Amino acid sequence: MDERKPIECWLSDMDGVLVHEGHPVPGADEFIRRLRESGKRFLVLTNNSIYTPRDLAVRLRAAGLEIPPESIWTSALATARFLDGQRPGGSAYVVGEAGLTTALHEIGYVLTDIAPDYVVLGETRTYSFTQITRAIRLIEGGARFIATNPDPVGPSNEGSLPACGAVAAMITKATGVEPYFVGKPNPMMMRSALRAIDGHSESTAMIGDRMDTDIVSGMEAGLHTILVLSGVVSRDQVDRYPFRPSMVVDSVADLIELID
Ligand SMILES: O=C(CO)COP(=O)(O)O
Ligand SMILES: [Mg+2]
Repeated sequence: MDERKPIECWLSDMDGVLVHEGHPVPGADEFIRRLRESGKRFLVLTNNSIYTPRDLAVRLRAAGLEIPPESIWTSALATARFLDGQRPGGSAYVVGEAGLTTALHEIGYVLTDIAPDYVVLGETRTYSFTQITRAIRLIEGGARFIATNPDPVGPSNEGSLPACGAVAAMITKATGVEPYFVGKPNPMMMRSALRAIDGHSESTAMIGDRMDTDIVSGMEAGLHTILVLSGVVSRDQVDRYPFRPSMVVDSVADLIELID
């Protein structure tokens, strides 16, 4: 860790850092327990837009991680906040799960396939050809294309899972229209996270498993950045990137003694 101020606030990615599709990363439970005992402010900052924070908190508790819903910020919430600012009371055709549809309903959006202002693509594990076809036709008809996150794959114990970025690429190939991604590494996601924990860049750490979302967005926000090798990036891949994290560790278990 470089010699800047000690870490007062922690931002942690979820998939690949704390869990793999609901299975806990070894040591993640102890890390979260010590973080909560320390009283330091922290936030789980996930590009996973499948679940609401409340549902995610229950899933994380089942994996042995006690994280309250108010300590979880998802790309679905960031997308809803963005659209609420851009076009209050708008309408969207959504390809995604409850995490995204709930967030959009909560800002008063109408979810429809009749001349929506936006097509919003999120994470799901049940992509439907019919829904993707409808999305393509609505974008061809003029609907604006928004996607919650650019991740091409997500980690799981069985291997890679196609993610929002991969499906967005298919829709882009079919329509020639690129989506606007709201999740990491969009600076809006990091800014809203720092605001939520009243964090300052020189004393906040961002822990992640992806160089192209977690680490780059933390680095560009001036944070300490810690890459864990328990997710999608392996040690020999790190040097291929034109930027480096502040630290590289095997997993979040190696960070426990840094908390206090
Ligand atoms: O869900 C994701 C891609 O499928 C990524 O989630 P994280 O941002 O928590 O790693
Ligand atoms: Mg991750």
